[in-house]
Amino acid sequence: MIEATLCFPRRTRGTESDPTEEVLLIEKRRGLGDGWYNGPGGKLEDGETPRECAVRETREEVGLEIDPETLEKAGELTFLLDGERHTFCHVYRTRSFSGEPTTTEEARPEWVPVDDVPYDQMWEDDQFWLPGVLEGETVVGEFRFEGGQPLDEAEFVGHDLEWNEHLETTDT
Ligand SMILES: CNc1ncnc2c1ncn2[C@@H]1O[C@H](COP(=O)(O)OP(=O)(O)OP(=O)(O)O)[C@@H](O)[C@H]1O
Repeated sequence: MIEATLCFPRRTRGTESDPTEEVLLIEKRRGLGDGWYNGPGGKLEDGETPRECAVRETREEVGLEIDPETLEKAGELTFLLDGERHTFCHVYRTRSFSGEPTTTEEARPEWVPVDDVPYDQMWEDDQFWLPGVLEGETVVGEFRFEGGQPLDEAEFVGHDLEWNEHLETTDT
């Protein structure tokens, strides 16, 4: 089973009387989910904690520097492919980062209003869990895909969600 992370940097733009909440998404330019929008993220390397992975992937994919301590755990997602655990994904959010998002070989970053997230250009499961995560909730979810590898060509067939369960925060 693959262990992976997703990280959603957040900021507030606009004026005090008319603020706009934004999230940094990436348009993935290669690999799994190529051409779709997602948060920065990727697979854990040997010896790495999920938190360290989220920081590294965000740096590698869009050039933003995040202090691991500021990452807030927002979700744990299990993706099943043909009944077997394919990927376990740790989801984080943060409002604390430095640098400007930059396009890399892997990803093109884009600040998007949270009310305008392009769910029709994302993994099909995202529409079920990401809105709640962007509203500050925590989610534990299981998502079932069928049809064999690769995962991004399989069919999304069902899901179960639990909101605001306690998530372990010590290391992950
Ligand atoms: C099934 N439904 C899904 N819904 C939302 N997000 C999903 C997902 N399935 C995988 N993800 C995320 O997609 C990224 C893969 O990225 P990543 O490991 O970089 O894959 P890729 O094949 O490009 O690998 P390398 O770049 O070679 O490491 C990684 O963040 C992972 O959490």
